[in-house]
Amino acid sequence: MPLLQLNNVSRNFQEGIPSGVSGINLNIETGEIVTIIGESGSGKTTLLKLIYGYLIPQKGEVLYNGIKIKGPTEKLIPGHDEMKMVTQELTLNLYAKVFDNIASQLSNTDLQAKSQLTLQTMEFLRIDHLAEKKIVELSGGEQQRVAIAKAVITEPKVLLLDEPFSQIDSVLKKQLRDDIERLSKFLKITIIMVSHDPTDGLALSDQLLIVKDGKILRQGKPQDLYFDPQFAYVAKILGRANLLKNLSFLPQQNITYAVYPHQIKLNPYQGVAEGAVKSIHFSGAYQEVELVIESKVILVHDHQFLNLRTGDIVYFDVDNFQELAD
Ligand SMILES: Nc1ncnc2c1ncn2[C@@H]1O[C@H](COP(=O)(O)OP(=O)(O)OP(=O)(O)O)[C@@H](O)[C@H]1O
Repeated sequence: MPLLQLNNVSRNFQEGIPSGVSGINLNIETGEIVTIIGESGSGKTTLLKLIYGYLIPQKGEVLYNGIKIKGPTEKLIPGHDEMKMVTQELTLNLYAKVFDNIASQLSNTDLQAKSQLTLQTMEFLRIDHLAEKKIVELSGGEQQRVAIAKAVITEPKVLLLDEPFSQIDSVLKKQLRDDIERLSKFLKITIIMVSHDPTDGLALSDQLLIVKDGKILRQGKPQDLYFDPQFAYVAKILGRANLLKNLSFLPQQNITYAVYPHQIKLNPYQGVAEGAVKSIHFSGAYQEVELVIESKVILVHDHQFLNLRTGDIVYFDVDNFQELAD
């Protein structure tokens, strides 16, 4: 039996106007890392809240280990006892020390054990050096990890993270990704998170859910969805894909293809077709080149750093065309 099961779950906020989520069917296994990706307002947070028991479905049911999850009115403290949710509004005591924020989750029956577990948890999340600092003195990324430490010290089975990467820079992002992987691997915590940035989900997840207008449009392994997006929305959200139709170099006309920017290879001398360089922007590992091809602007990631100028004509080849359903 899956750890979590959502059977035809719907939750609408305004009668007659689509909002929230509808018709969600989903299974999550113990220890999985699941990332929910979608545009703003697509229903990601609503889905997390339904899993946690902060919201109750109007239709369908959410089961944890086969047992229906209680809604907020059925419990003294809303939220499932074996889950913890870290929201974007981190509920930390800003003027208390890191150690005390985390330790506050444990009872005072055994003070030595409380202190030891707090230390262990801080070490696990690599924030033990911050123990004596107040929360106000920390960066956004450090605060995020304190909030996660505070959530996991009580050993939840499921950790729900709403946009854990939103406030942090790329170095801290890498650390947080590692932490999330270690929580899943060593503590066997099932992790369900919401992310705007697909790279986090692609890198970390066993299962990706792509939500649109309150429905799951695609779900599956990151590689499967990336290389077979099926829908323009999925291709766009996972890799800023070019959506191409009715261009002379495409395999067939009247079909929309998704081509990711790194799948177009520029060549000064030969290729399947040519385009005019509209813009060039340095982007670290590659340069982003906009090419005008038969009046359509296409984004290319040029890893060869060709010496291009605006207005140049350049040839290109395409590695792969993914045919889309819409
Ligand atoms: N309590 C509420 N009352 C009324 N409408 C709501 C409520 N909560 C969510 N909604 C609506 O439901 C839809 C989905 O909201 P939700 O917060 O789940 O989206 P999201 O994908 O998490 O968005 P974001 O990425 O902007 O946080 C939105 O249209 C939102 O306005």
